[in-house]
Amino acid sequence: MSGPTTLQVLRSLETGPRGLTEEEADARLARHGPNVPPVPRTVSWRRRFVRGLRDPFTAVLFCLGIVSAGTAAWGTTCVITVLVAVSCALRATGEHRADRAMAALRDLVPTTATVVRRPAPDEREPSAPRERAVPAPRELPAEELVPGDIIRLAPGDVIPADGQVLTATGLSVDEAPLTGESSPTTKEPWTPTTDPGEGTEHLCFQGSSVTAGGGTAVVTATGRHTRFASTTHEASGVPGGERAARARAFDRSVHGISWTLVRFMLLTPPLVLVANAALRDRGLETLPFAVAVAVGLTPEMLPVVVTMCLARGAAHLARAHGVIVRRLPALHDLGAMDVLCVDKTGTLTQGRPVVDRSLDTAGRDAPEALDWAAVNAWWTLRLADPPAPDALDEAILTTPEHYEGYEGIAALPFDPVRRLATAVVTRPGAGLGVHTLVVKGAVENVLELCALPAEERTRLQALASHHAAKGLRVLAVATADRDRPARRRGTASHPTWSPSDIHGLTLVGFVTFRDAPDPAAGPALRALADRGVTVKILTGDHPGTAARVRRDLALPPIAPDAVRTAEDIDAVPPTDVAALARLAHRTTVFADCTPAHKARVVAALRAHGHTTGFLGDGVNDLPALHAADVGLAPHDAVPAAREAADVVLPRAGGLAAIDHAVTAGRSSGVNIATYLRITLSSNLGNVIAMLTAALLLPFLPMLPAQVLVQNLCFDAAQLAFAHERPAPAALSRPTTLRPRAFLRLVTGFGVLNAVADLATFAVLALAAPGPTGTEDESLFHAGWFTENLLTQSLAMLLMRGAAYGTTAAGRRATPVTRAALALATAGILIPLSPLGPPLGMTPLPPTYYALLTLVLPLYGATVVQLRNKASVAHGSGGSGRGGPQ
Ligand SMILES: Nc1ncnc2c1ncn2[C@@H]1O[C@H](COP(=O)(O)OP(=O)(O)OP(=O)(O)O)[C@@H](O)[C@H]1O
Ligand SMILES: [Mg+2]
Repeated sequence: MSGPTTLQVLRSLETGPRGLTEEEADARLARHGPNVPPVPRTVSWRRRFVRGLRDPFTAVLFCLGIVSAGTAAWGTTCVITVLVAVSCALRATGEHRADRAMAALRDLVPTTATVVRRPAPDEREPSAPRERAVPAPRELPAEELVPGDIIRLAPGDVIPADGQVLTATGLSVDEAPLTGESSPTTKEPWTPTTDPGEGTEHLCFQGSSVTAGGGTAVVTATGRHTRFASTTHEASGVPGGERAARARAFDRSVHGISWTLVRFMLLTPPLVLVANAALRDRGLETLPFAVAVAVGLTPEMLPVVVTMCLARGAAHLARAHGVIVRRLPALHDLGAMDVLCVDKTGTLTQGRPVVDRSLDTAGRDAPEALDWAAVNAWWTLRLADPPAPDALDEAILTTPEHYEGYEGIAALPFDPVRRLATAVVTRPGAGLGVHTLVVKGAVENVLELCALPAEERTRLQALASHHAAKGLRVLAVATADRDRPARRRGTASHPTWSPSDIHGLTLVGFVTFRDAPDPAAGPALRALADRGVTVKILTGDHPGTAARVRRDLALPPIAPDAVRTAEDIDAVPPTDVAALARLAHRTTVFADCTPAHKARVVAALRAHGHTTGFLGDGVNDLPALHAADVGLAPHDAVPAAREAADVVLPRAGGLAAIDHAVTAGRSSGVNIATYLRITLSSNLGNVIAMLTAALLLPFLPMLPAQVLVQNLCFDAAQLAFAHERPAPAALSRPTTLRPRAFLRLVTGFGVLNAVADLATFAVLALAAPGPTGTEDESLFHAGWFTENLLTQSLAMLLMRGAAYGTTAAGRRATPVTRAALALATAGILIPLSPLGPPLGMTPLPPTYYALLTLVLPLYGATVVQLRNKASVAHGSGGSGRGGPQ
């Protein structure tokens, strides 16, 4: 079956090879709308609100509400309904604000496209022929693209709309955001023999990125009609939603804890019912109480606190340091990051190479290698469509006399997987029909394609290593004369050359380049190491160059076997992730890496339990950026890398900004962890105390409505943790939240909290049998309510510990101190206020408060003791109190 010709395809889109006129493009823009995906910026409040119900805690609350309604416990039902509504509303507001902030941040990283259009015919000369309007490529905001536009694709570009490939030179595309497939796909131009229904190799899709080569395409769909928009819309309503759905460090910790809690909550009501039935002979009438106790366990505000902490951190980073966080959970992961992998050029070095020397195969200075390298660079650039500037090529092309007189036939542009670039030229003086292949690239890869005896190859490798060890980048240059190939592929008007033709070359020599280390990189990396982040280098360059750059940056010396090459990675079977993780653990530099090697190392480190970041600036870094917990890109990275990254560093002081970003991440992490620790242990303590009291007393220690109101007050106060600023000492280690260890710690604290609660109450009961005596339920309830809120506010202040410094005199009140004060006030005033009687409480006598002032300091002292013991037992020092290890 055969399809339409290219021209027919273009006609069907009412365009031509010379593109649309500006006039026509404007008309189409008005018709089709801007080329933006259906961003859920317009999610309605109602949808947001309902989405809040999908949160596990709110969902459980909701179910408990239904159970209460089913048993006609209307008081409990009302309070639960209020709770659900409040948490949904808070969540919707928090999300709305966070989304708005994130959208504003994303807009700071604009995407543009290179489009070929003809200017509108001159209005003063309407009779001027349309052909006079010469098509010209220009950069355009991607939003303004319309179907029918002709776009150019260069390495590092993010494809801005769906299209059909018209021309392609070695075009390969990373479609991971659409298909999840990490290895690049080759794209071929549309030909009349292409079956229209077959495959996708002549189609390109919005959201994918060009990893090598170039080409042109005609836009077939924009905006919400692209495949990317429809898949992500279905998946989650969020562009790139499939990335968010992948389990990253954030999901492993915060979500892990949430789900464990949900299980506990579901277990609680039946347990309470059974215990009360067995020991107290109570029946189903305890159900509302059992439900309230389960609700009491819930950290309902968890999603709100998490979103608020992260959104505030991200906003602060953007404002104060120009760091753009493009995905909120990435900020949490930055705080938890303990390994950062970086590539070399443009991150550790300035990325402005200059030619150092041109050497022959004996290592003597000789111009030929540079001359051939220049011929290669000139023609790969000239024949590329569109020309893609490359730092090494630009360094080579400073003196035109090197490459004049040659005629370019074909080019296979630089490909980061094969790590070489090939130009096919005719040489002045060569016989008719002789083509010369000119290859330059990474030493290992070029030598592999040269016909060489083994010992000669070893000698040449040693020669290259000698120069690399000086910190120079080394390119090998080789050539071969070939007969012009027959027109094997039928339709092409030029003879074609493919990678399989490149072999049996003759080595000409080497070109070396100097690329100065970035002076800011050394201090930045040392600072990261001091703060518990191990830095590893994953580079496509020579091992010697990478090792030397480390030394030039004055990074701590490493053992020789801490420098490995891609060969060592290949030696580990792909299925043995543990072995690769062990290797990666011991290794500081991996050299000679292809994009896939980088991604494998990152994935193995993650599988080994490290929260792993990757910082890279090129198309060859895309798979690793996708594989990492948090991908980082410098400001001047190629657009595709910026698009794949979760965090974009500022133009000035890029690497130093990582430190700020890590600090912001850890601050959020410490706040989230402290919130969770205090809430969970306090809630658990209360629940245990209440259950025990329920079994000891002839009546329930608290009415369901009282439990819920108390819970609501406590949760509201806890929101202050989103605004708190931890002490610098708490930020000196990664803030990893390990669910199991964390839950163990919380259980310990909870039990001790319960004991302290019961003991406090026992003292009160013994000292003043009146108000706490069992004869007056409403007095008892008021006493328990006030005592609970006062001890909770004390716990808030005391359990946050050293993570927030000491509350020395003269220190300004922090949000948490203010919130704790408000909570204590509520605890004292609610039973006295008009709210008291409807909630089943009566005012307490003054002696009760006098006793409280004696007992509360005792409670406080116990909490401090326990806290100090816990932080010693967990060996977590200053930081661990903020982020449990
Ligand atoms: N334009 C080019 N032409 C030929 N070979 C090149 C070109 N650019 C890079 N190379 C070779 O390919 C190797 C890998 O380069 P690439 O840019 O893919 O690696 P990288 O991992 O980004 O390296 P780095 O860590 O230095 O940034 C380089 O070391 C060099 O030998
Ligand atoms: Mg690079």
